[in-house]
Amino acid sequence: MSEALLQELASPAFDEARRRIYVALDVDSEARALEFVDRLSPVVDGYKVGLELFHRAGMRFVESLLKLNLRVFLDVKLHDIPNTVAGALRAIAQYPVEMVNVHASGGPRMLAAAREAVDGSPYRPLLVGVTVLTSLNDADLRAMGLAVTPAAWVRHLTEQALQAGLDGVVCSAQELAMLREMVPPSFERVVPGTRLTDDDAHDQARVMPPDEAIRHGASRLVLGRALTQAGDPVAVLARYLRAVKEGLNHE
Ligand SMILES: O=c1ccn([C@@H]2O[C@H](COP(=O)(O)O)[C@@H](O)[C@H]2O)c(=O)[nH]1
Repeated sequence: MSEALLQELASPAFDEARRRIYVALDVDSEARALEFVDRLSPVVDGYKVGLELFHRAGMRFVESLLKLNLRVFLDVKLHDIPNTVAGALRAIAQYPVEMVNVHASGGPRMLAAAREAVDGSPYRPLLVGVTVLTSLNDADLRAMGLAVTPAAWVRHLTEQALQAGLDGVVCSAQELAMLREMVPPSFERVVPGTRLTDDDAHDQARVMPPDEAIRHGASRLVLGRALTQAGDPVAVLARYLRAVKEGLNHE
């Protein structure tokens, strides 16, 4: 990895592009996650702790990222009855994580309870609702008994998230143009499943390149396996950051 490349990516020219990114630490051990953070943290300070790492290393690991002054998106996708979700969020919001999420399909009362729990906590992380998982396509929704397209379901769940006062949603880039008409500019639009054109989509169904996602209104992107499975993650990160920067020029 070249020192010049690191310096370029850490320069002010990339400040906004870096701020728009969370790196998903989907790895199978705390040691691997820390090793990865160590490699990328000269450039990126936003990390997503998802279900795999959270179930291995828990809040102790989240605390270790916070102690390094890193921004944490705790992607635990809470989906339960209102009382249980509220209790979990009160526990999470004892820590200064930047963002946490619930499933927007948990229903209006669950979303309202989530909002109230976060508002009454010492730290008030951004609370976002997962709409339709980016791995799902039309056929999946039909198989789940939902006679709607992913875009229509994203619209409906976003309306519920707005009504409950959530700070944003998680959606695919394919719904961003529609959301722009519906939500205020400050409403977070968090987008996983972006891929550069020659990258493997893995199990993601609704994908788009990062520059286009930013152009269509993504406020944050989540980058996972493109980096965690790369031989040279800094080189891949450079390609993604350049694409994000390009997208920002046409936002
Ligand atoms: O709809 C969703 C919600 C969350 N995710 C999470 O984002 C990353 C994406 O990882 P990639 O390896 O870049 O595909 C992963 O942690 C998911 O749990 C999502 O993909 N889609």
